[in-house]
Amino acid sequence: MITIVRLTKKYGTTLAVDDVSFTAEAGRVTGFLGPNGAGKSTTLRIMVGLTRPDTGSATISGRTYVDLPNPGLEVGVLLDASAQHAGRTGREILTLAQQFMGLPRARVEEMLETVSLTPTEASRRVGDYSLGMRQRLGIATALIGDPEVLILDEPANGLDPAGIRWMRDLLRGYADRGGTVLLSSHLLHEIEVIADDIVMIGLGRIVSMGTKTELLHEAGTVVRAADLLAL
Ligand SMILES: Nc1ncnc2c1ncn2[C@@H]1O[C@H](COP(=O)(O)OP(=O)(O)OP(=O)(O)O)[C@@H](O)[C@H]1O
Repeated sequence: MITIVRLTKKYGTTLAVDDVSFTAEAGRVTGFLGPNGAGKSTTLRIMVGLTRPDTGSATISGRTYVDLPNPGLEVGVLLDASAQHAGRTGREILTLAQQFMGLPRARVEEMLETVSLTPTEASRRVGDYSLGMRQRLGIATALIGDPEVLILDEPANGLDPAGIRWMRDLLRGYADRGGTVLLSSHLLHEIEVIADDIVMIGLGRIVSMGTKTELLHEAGTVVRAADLLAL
């Protein structure tokens, strides 16, 4: 479970995150939806200790990310698939994660299989990967420690339609087995098809949130909020 309480972050005069509170529950996919510049990435970066909030707190299963002794075993994170080391091969990147987390070596090949990267692809430098292949590798790195929580920023970016379906099934299965999934996107359709709960953000503020069913039944709340956010 992820708990965000009254989070605020200002950059100069820009209020990137403005008094944001919500939870992402275990066993559910929570969609974090908002247009470019809404404050999604800043909120996710605060959750994983990369950005310090001005006020408020973000905890994962009751603890802040920096207090987790072996974070990869508790939370899988994919923020920017293109930020992976371009000079290393996919297998090397996964092997580093496996060693860092103290996992069995077999996890590397298991993960490559899970994300359908072939042995030949796994031996190529990440700099030569397509964006879709980087996303698959990023998802493999996020999943390798078998964490209970997944935080993913626009993971469908660069995936082809078959890849998008694959990812939806993967995240659905993960949540159905009790995992917490927080999925950020600026695409209403992407979130609508997979999320159980939706948190909508615009200009740093929560615009609407609830279960997908509730929001859809509330006389088109999602549609109205989406109009408001120009999604
Ligand atoms: N390091 C930074 N320095 C200054 N301003 C920043 C910084 N990071 C984010 N911002 C600003 O904060 C606001 C929120 O940005 P953020 O990246 O969190 O939005 P987002 O919803 O993730 O957008 P996108 O969908 O484009 O990734 C924007 O106005 C952005 O310009």
